[in-house]
Amino acid sequence: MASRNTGPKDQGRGDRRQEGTPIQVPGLLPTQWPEGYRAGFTSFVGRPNAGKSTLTNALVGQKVAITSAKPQTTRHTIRGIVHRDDAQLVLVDTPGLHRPRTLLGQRLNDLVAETLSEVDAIGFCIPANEKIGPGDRFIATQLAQLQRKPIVAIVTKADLVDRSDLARQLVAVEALGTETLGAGGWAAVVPVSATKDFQVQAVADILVQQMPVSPPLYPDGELTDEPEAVMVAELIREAALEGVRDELPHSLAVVVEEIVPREGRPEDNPLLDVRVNLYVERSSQKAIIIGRGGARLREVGTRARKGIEALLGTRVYLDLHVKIAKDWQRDPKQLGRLGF
Ligand SMILES: Nc1nc2c(ncn2[C@@H]2O[C@H](COP(=O)(O)OP(=O)(O)OP(=O)(O)O)[C@@H](O)[C@H]2O)c(=O)[nH]1
Repeated sequence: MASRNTGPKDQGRGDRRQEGTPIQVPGLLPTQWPEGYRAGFTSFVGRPNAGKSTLTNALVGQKVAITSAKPQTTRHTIRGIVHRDDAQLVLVDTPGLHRPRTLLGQRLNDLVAETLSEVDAIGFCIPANEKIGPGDRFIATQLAQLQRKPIVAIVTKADLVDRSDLARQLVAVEALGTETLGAGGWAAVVPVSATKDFQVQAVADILVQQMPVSPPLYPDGELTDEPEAVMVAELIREAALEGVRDELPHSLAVVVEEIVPREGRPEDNPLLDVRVNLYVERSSQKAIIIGRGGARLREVGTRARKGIEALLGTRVYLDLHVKIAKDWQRDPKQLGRLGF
Protein backbone atom coordinates (compact mmCIF):
# COMPACT_ATOMS: atom_id res chain seq x y z
CA MET A 1 0.00 0.00 0.00
CA ALA A 2 2.73 2.39 0.95
CA SER A 3 3.99 2.42 -2.61
CA ARG A 4 0.73 3.99 -3.73
CA ASN A 5 1.15 7.00 -1.50
CA THR A 6 2.76 9.40 -3.82
CA GLY A 7 3.49 11.97 -1.17
CA PRO A 8 2.55 15.62 -1.01
CA LYS A 9 1.44 17.02 -4.33
CA ASP A 10 2.59 20.15 -6.06
CA GLN A 11 0.90 23.43 -5.39
CA GLY A 12 -0.98 23.47 -8.66
CA ARG A 13 -3.35 20.82 -7.54
CA GLY A 14 -3.93 22.57 -4.25
CA ASP A 15 -4.82 25.77 -6.07
CA ARG A 16 -7.40 24.04 -8.16
CA ARG A 17 -9.12 22.70 -5.11
CA GLN A 18 -9.23 26.14 -3.49
CA GLU A 19 -11.90 27.02 -5.99
CA GLY A 20 -14.14 24.80 -3.96
CA THR A 21 -15.50 22.67 -6.77
CA PRO A 22 -16.51 19.31 -5.41
CA ILE A 23 -14.77 16.49 -7.21
CA GLN A 24 -17.21 13.98 -8.52
CA VAL A 25 -16.06 10.42 -8.77
CA PRO A 26 -14.95 8.04 -10.41
CA GLY A 27 -13.91 5.63 -13.02
CA LEU A 28 -13.65 7.96 -15.95
CA LEU A 29 -13.23 6.27 -19.28
CA PRO A 30 -10.24 7.42 -21.26
CA THR A 31 -11.22 9.97 -23.89
CA GLN A 32 -8.33 9.18 -26.21
CA TRP A 33 -6.76 5.98 -27.37
CA PRO A 34 -4.28 5.05 -30.06
CA GLU A 35 -5.41 3.93 -33.47
CA GLY A 36 -5.89 0.20 -33.71
CA TYR A 37 -6.58 -0.08 -29.99
CA ARG A 38 -8.23 -3.38 -29.13
CA ALA A 39 -10.50 -4.19 -26.23
CA GLY A 40 -12.63 -7.14 -25.37
CA PHE A 41 -13.49 -9.99 -23.10
CA THR A 42 -11.79 -13.28 -22.59
CA SER A 43 -12.33 -16.19 -20.29
CA PHE A 44 -10.05 -18.96 -19.09
CA VAL A 45 -11.45 -22.44 -18.95
CA GLY A 46 -9.83 -25.69 -17.98
CA ARG A 47 -10.16 -28.38 -15.41
CA PRO A 48 -9.55 -27.69 -11.74
CA ASN A 49 -5.95 -26.86 -10.90
CA ALA A 50 -5.06 -26.16 -14.50
CA GLY A 51 -3.56 -22.84 -13.44
CA LYS A 52 -6.29 -20.42 -14.52
CA SER A 53 -6.20 -18.20 -11.44
CA THR A 54 -2.43 -18.07 -11.30
CA LEU A 55 -2.29 -17.08 -14.95
CA THR A 56 -4.98 -14.45 -14.42
CA ASN A 57 -2.98 -12.92 -11.60
CA ALA A 58 0.23 -13.03 -13.59
CA LEU A 59 -1.43 -11.28 -16.51
CA VAL A 60 -3.17 -8.63 -14.50
CA GLY A 61 -0.42 -8.09 -11.95
CA GLN A 62 -0.75 -6.60 -8.53
CA LYS A 63 -3.80 -4.56 -9.25
CA VAL A 64 -6.12 -7.48 -9.72
CA ALA A 65 -7.65 -7.24 -6.28
CA ILE A 66 -8.80 -3.70 -6.75
CA THR A 67 -9.89 -3.88 -10.32
CA SER A 68 -11.62 -7.20 -10.07
CA ALA A 69 -13.63 -6.12 -7.11
CA LYS A 70 -15.50 -3.58 -9.15
CA PRO A 71 -18.05 -5.36 -11.22
CA GLN A 72 -18.30 -3.32 -14.34
CA THR A 73 -20.94 -5.41 -15.92
CA THR A 74 -24.15 -6.97 -14.77
CA ARG A 75 -23.52 -10.23 -16.52
CA HIS A 76 -20.03 -11.34 -15.76
CA THR A 77 -17.77 -11.38 -12.81
CA ILE A 78 -14.62 -9.66 -13.83
CA ARG A 79 -11.50 -11.31 -12.51
CA GLY A 80 -9.15 -8.67 -13.71
CA ILE A 81 -8.35 -6.25 -16.48
CA VAL A 82 -5.09 -6.17 -18.37
CA HIS A 83 -4.42 -2.54 -19.23
CA ARG A 84 -1.92 -1.95 -22.00
CA ASP A 85 -1.10 1.02 -24.15
CA ASP A 86 -2.56 -0.75 -27.16
CA ALA A 87 -5.31 -2.82 -25.62
CA GLN A 88 -7.54 -3.75 -22.77
CA LEU A 89 -8.17 -7.38 -22.00
CA VAL A 90 -11.05 -8.02 -19.64
CA LEU A 91 -10.85 -11.42 -17.97
CA VAL A 92 -14.23 -12.79 -16.94
CA ASP A 93 -15.21 -15.83 -14.94
CA THR A 94 -17.00 -18.80 -16.37
CA PRO A 95 -18.56 -20.58 -13.44
CA GLY A 96 -19.17 -24.24 -13.95
CA LEU A 97 -17.15 -25.32 -16.91
CA HIS A 98 -14.16 -26.12 -14.77
CA ARG A 99 -16.22 -28.81 -13.04
CA PRO A 100 -16.70 -31.24 -15.87
CA ARG A 101 -18.00 -34.02 -13.65
CA THR A 102 -21.19 -32.18 -12.80
CA LEU A 103 -21.72 -31.36 -16.42
CA LEU A 104 -20.69 -34.61 -17.96
CA GLY A 105 -23.47 -36.02 -20.08
CA GLN A 106 -25.45 -32.81 -19.78
CA ARG A 107 -26.09 -30.14 -22.25
CA LEU A 108 -23.64 -27.29 -21.89
CA ASN A 109 -24.76 -25.35 -18.90
CA ASP A 110 -26.74 -22.32 -20.06
CA LEU A 111 -24.86 -19.78 -18.07
CA VAL A 112 -21.52 -21.05 -19.21
CA ALA A 113 -22.72 -21.22 -22.77
CA GLU A 114 -23.99 -17.68 -22.55
CA THR A 115 -20.84 -16.32 -21.00
CA LEU A 116 -18.59 -18.11 -23.42
CA SER A 117 -20.66 -17.07 -26.38
CA GLU A 118 -20.30 -13.45 -25.33
CA VAL A 119 -16.57 -13.33 -24.81
CA ASP A 120 -14.33 -12.50 -27.73
CA ALA A 121 -11.88 -15.31 -27.15
CA ILE A 122 -11.39 -18.24 -24.83
CA GLY A 123 -8.17 -19.39 -23.25
CA PHE A 124 -8.26 -23.13 -22.68
CA CYS A 125 -5.70 -24.04 -20.00
CA ILE A 126 -4.09 -27.46 -20.09
CA PRO A 127 -1.22 -28.26 -17.72
CA ALA A 128 2.07 -29.22 -19.33
CA ASN A 129 2.82 -31.82 -16.70
CA GLU A 130 -0.34 -33.91 -16.94
CA LYS A 131 -1.54 -36.15 -19.69
CA ILE A 132 -4.53 -34.88 -21.59
CA GLY A 133 -7.44 -36.58 -19.88
CA PRO A 134 -11.21 -37.01 -20.16
CA GLY A 135 -11.75 -33.69 -18.38
CA ASP A 136 -9.78 -31.83 -21.04
CA ARG A 137 -11.52 -33.74 -23.80
CA PHE A 138 -14.91 -32.99 -22.33
CA ILE A 139 -14.17 -29.29 -22.20
CA ALA A 140 -12.77 -29.32 -25.72
CA THR A 141 -15.92 -30.90 -27.11
CA GLN A 142 -18.07 -28.38 -25.27
CA LEU A 143 -15.97 -25.56 -26.65
CA ALA A 144 -16.35 -27.01 -30.12
CA GLN A 145 -20.04 -26.15 -29.92
CA LEU A 146 -19.21 -22.45 -29.79
CA GLN A 147 -19.03 -21.71 -33.42
CA ARG A 148 -16.21 -19.67 -34.78
CA LYS A 149 -15.08 -18.49 -31.36
CA PRO A 150 -11.31 -18.17 -31.26
CA ILE A 151 -9.95 -20.58 -28.71
CA VAL A 152 -6.33 -20.27 -27.62
CA ALA A 153 -4.89 -23.42 -26.12
CA ILE A 154 -2.60 -22.46 -23.26
CA VAL A 155 -0.20 -25.10 -22.00
CA THR A 156 0.33 -24.02 -18.41
CA LYS A 157 3.01 -24.82 -15.83
CA ALA A 158 5.64 -25.18 -18.55
CA ASP A 159 8.34 -24.89 -15.90
CA LEU A 160 7.41 -28.29 -14.51
CA VAL A 161 8.54 -30.27 -17.55
CA ASP A 162 11.67 -30.39 -19.68
CA ARG A 163 11.80 -29.16 -23.24
CA SER A 164 11.07 -32.47 -24.90
CA ASP A 165 8.07 -33.19 -22.70
CA LEU A 166 6.82 -29.69 -23.34
CA ALA A 167 7.18 -30.21 -27.08
CA ARG A 168 5.30 -33.51 -26.82
CA GLN A 169 2.48 -31.87 -24.87
CA LEU A 170 2.23 -29.04 -27.41
CA VAL A 171 1.85 -31.60 -30.19
CA ALA A 172 -0.79 -33.53 -28.22
CA VAL A 173 -2.71 -30.34 -27.52
CA GLU A 174 -2.53 -29.35 -31.17
CA ALA A 175 -3.93 -32.78 -32.08
CA LEU A 176 -6.74 -32.41 -29.56
CA GLY A 177 -7.67 -29.18 -31.32
CA THR A 178 -7.98 -30.61 -34.79
CA GLU A 179 -9.69 -33.70 -33.40
CA THR A 180 -12.42 -31.75 -31.63
CA LEU A 181 -12.64 -28.47 -33.52
CA GLY A 182 -11.92 -29.72 -37.00
CA ALA A 183 -9.29 -28.63 -39.45
CA GLY A 184 -8.84 -25.07 -38.16
CA GLY A 185 -8.19 -26.24 -34.63
CA TRP A 186 -7.09 -23.75 -31.98
CA ALA A 187 -6.46 -20.13 -32.86
CA ALA A 188 -3.02 -20.68 -31.31
CA VAL A 189 -1.19 -22.99 -28.95
CA VAL A 190 1.10 -21.31 -26.46
CA PRO A 191 3.15 -22.62 -23.52
CA VAL A 192 3.38 -20.51 -20.39
CA SER A 193 4.64 -20.56 -16.84
CA ALA A 194 2.73 -18.08 -14.76
CA THR A 195 4.90 -18.64 -11.71
CA LYS A 196 8.22 -18.28 -13.55
CA ASP A 197 6.99 -15.44 -15.75
CA PHE A 198 7.81 -17.37 -18.89
CA GLN A 199 5.71 -16.39 -21.92
CA VAL A 200 3.08 -14.52 -19.88
CA GLN A 201 3.52 -11.58 -22.21
CA ALA A 202 3.13 -13.88 -25.21
CA VAL A 203 -0.20 -15.12 -23.86
CA ALA A 204 -1.37 -11.54 -23.47
CA ASP A 205 -0.22 -10.69 -27.00
CA ILE A 206 -2.03 -13.64 -28.51
CA LEU A 207 -5.25 -12.93 -26.65
CA VAL A 208 -5.07 -9.24 -27.55
CA GLN A 209 -4.78 -10.19 -31.21
CA GLN A 210 -8.14 -11.94 -30.88
CA MET A 211 -9.86 -8.85 -29.46
CA PRO A 212 -11.87 -6.54 -31.69
CA VAL A 213 -10.69 -3.05 -32.50
CA SER A 214 -12.59 -1.01 -29.93
CA PRO A 215 -12.32 1.97 -27.62
CA PRO A 216 -11.32 1.13 -24.03
CA LEU A 217 -14.16 -0.53 -22.16
CA TYR A 218 -13.18 0.38 -18.64
CA PRO A 219 -11.34 3.10 -16.82
CA ASP A 220 -7.64 2.61 -16.62
CA GLY A 221 -6.76 0.70 -13.49
CA GLU A 222 -3.38 2.35 -13.15
CA LEU A 223 -3.77 4.33 -10.01
CA THR A 224 -1.15 6.88 -10.92
CA ASP A 225 -3.10 7.89 -14.01
CA GLU A 226 -6.38 8.27 -12.21
CA PRO A 227 -8.02 11.35 -10.82
CA GLU A 228 -7.30 11.94 -7.17
CA ALA A 229 -10.81 11.11 -6.12
CA VAL A 230 -10.49 7.64 -7.55
CA MET A 231 -7.21 7.16 -5.74
CA VAL A 232 -8.84 8.32 -2.54
CA ALA A 233 -11.66 5.83 -3.12
CA GLU A 234 -9.15 3.05 -3.68
CA LEU A 235 -7.30 3.85 -0.47
CA ILE A 236 -10.54 3.66 1.46
CA ARG A 237 -11.62 0.52 -0.31
CA GLU A 238 -8.35 -1.21 0.52
CA ALA A 239 -8.59 -0.19 4.15
CA ALA A 240 -12.22 -1.30 4.36
CA LEU A 241 -11.46 -4.71 2.87
CA GLU A 242 -8.42 -5.34 5.02
CA GLY A 243 -8.99 -8.62 6.83
CA VAL A 244 -12.50 -9.13 5.44
CA ARG A 245 -11.66 -9.59 1.78
CA ASP A 246 -13.00 -13.15 1.84
CA GLU A 247 -16.31 -12.09 3.27
CA LEU A 248 -16.88 -9.13 1.01
CA PRO A 249 -14.86 -9.80 -2.09
CA HIS A 250 -17.10 -8.20 -4.67
CA SER A 251 -19.66 -6.43 -2.57
CA LEU A 252 -18.07 -3.13 -1.73
CA ALA A 253 -18.18 0.03 -3.78
CA VAL A 254 -16.62 3.23 -2.54
CA VAL A 255 -17.84 6.56 -3.83
CA VAL A 256 -16.16 9.82 -2.93
CA GLU A 257 -19.02 12.29 -2.86
CA GLU A 258 -16.90 15.36 -2.49
CA ILE A 259 -13.57 16.76 -1.49
CA VAL A 260 -13.89 20.36 -0.33
CA PRO A 261 -11.68 22.69 1.67
CA ARG A 262 -13.05 23.46 5.14
CA GLU A 263 -14.03 27.10 5.33
CA GLY A 264 -12.42 29.48 7.76
CA ARG A 265 -9.17 27.54 8.10
CA PRO A 266 -5.90 29.43 8.30
CA GLU A 267 -4.10 29.45 4.95
CA ASP A 268 -1.04 27.70 6.31
CA ASN A 269 -3.07 24.92 7.87
CA PRO A 270 -5.87 23.95 5.52
CA LEU A 271 -8.17 21.00 6.04
CA LEU A 272 -10.03 19.05 3.39
CA ASP A 273 -13.40 17.53 4.08
CA VAL A 274 -13.63 14.23 2.26
CA ARG A 275 -17.12 12.77 2.23
CA VAL A 276 -17.38 9.18 1.23
CA ASN A 277 -20.09 6.56 0.89
CA LEU A 278 -19.30 2.88 1.15
CA TYR A 279 -21.94 0.76 -0.53
CA VAL A 280 -22.58 -2.84 0.43
CA GLU A 281 -25.35 -5.16 -0.66
CA ARG A 282 -26.70 -6.47 2.62
CA SER A 283 -27.09 -5.39 6.21
CA SER A 284 -24.85 -8.26 7.33
CA GLN A 285 -22.09 -6.78 5.21
CA LYS A 286 -22.76 -3.37 6.65
CA ALA A 287 -22.27 -4.83 10.11
CA ILE A 288 -18.93 -6.33 9.08
CA ILE A 289 -17.63 -3.01 7.78
CA ILE A 290 -18.83 -1.02 10.76
CA GLY A 291 -17.79 -3.51 13.43
CA ARG A 292 -18.85 -3.59 17.04
CA GLY A 293 -19.85 -0.13 18.17
CA GLY A 294 -18.34 1.31 15.00
CA ALA A 295 -14.85 0.27 16.06
CA ARG A 296 -13.87 -1.23 12.77
CA LEU A 297 -15.07 1.67 10.68
CA ARG A 298 -13.01 4.02 12.87
CA GLU A 299 -9.95 1.88 12.21
CA VAL A 300 -10.69 1.91 8.50
CA GLY A 301 -10.95 5.69 8.63
CA THR A 302 -7.71 6.10 10.52
CA ARG A 303 -5.81 3.83 8.19
CA ALA A 304 -7.24 5.34 5.02
CA ARG A 305 -6.79 8.89 6.25
CA LYS A 306 -3.04 8.45 6.63
CA GLY A 307 -2.77 7.38 3.02
CA ILE A 308 -5.06 10.14 1.79
CA GLU A 309 -3.17 12.84 3.67
CA ALA A 310 0.07 11.62 2.18
CA LEU A 311 -1.54 11.56 -1.25
CA LEU A 312 -3.12 15.00 -1.11
CA GLY A 313 -0.41 16.63 0.96
CA THR A 314 -2.81 18.21 3.40
CA ARG A 315 -4.77 17.34 6.50
CA VAL A 316 -8.03 15.60 5.87
CA TYR A 317 -11.27 15.10 7.72
CA LEU A 318 -12.68 11.83 6.51
CA ASP A 319 -16.42 11.37 6.76
CA LEU A 320 -17.38 7.76 6.04
CA HIS A 321 -20.93 6.49 5.63
CA VAL A 322 -21.88 2.89 5.03
CA LYS A 323 -24.99 2.39 2.93
CA ILE A 324 -26.86 -0.54 1.53
CA ALA A 325 -27.46 -0.63 -2.20
CA LYS A 326 -29.25 -3.89 -2.70
CA ASP A 327 -27.90 -6.06 -5.51
CA TRP A 328 -25.85 -3.17 -6.80
CA GLN A 329 -23.68 -5.48 -8.80
CA ARG A 330 -26.60 -6.69 -10.83
CA ASP A 331 -28.56 -3.51 -11.26
CA PRO A 332 -27.45 -1.30 -14.12
CA LYS A 333 -29.07 1.76 -12.58
CA GLN A 334 -27.26 1.30 -9.31
CA LEU A 335 -24.03 0.63 -11.15
CA GLY A 336 -24.46 3.90 -12.96
CA ARG A 337 -25.14 5.71 -9.73
CA LEU A 338 -22.05 4.16 -8.19
CA GLY A 339 -19.98 5.41 -11.05
CA PHE A 340 -19.44 2.19 -12.93
N1 LIG B 1 5.01 -24.73 -11.15
C1 LIG B 1 3.91 -24.05 -11.51
N2 LIG B 1 2.79 -24.17 -10.78
C2 LIG B 1 1.70 -23.46 -11.15
C3 LIG B 1 1.70 -22.63 -12.29
N3 LIG B 1 0.47 -22.08 -12.42
C4 LIG B 1 -0.25 -22.57 -11.40
N4 LIG B 1 0.47 -23.40 -10.64
C5 LIG B 1 0.04 -24.10 -9.43
O1 LIG B 1 -1.02 -24.98 -9.74
C6 LIG B 1 -2.00 -24.99 -8.73
C7 LIG B 1 -3.35 -24.65 -9.32
O2 LIG B 1 -3.31 -23.33 -9.83
P1 LIG B 1 -4.61 -22.40 -9.92
O3 LIG B 1 -4.20 -21.18 -10.62
O4 LIG B 1 -5.24 -22.26 -8.59
O5 LIG B 1 -5.53 -23.31 -10.83
P2 LIG B 1 -7.04 -23.05 -11.28
O6 LIG B 1 -7.16 -23.57 -12.63
O7 LIG B 1 -7.41 -21.63 -11.05
O8 LIG B 1 -7.80 -23.99 -10.28
P3 LIG B 1 -9.39 -24.05 -9.94
O9 LIG B 1 -9.70 -22.77 -9.22
O10 LIG B 1 -9.48 -25.27 -9.08
O11 LIG B 1 -10.13 -24.21 -11.21
C8 LIG B 1 -1.53 -24.02 -7.69
O12 LIG B 1 -0.88 -24.72 -6.67
C9 LIG B 1 -0.54 -23.14 -8.44
O13 LIG B 1 0.46 -22.62 -7.60
C10 LIG B 1 2.93 -22.53 -13.04
O14 LIG B 1 3.04 -21.83 -14.05
N5 LIG B 1 3.98 -23.27 -12.61
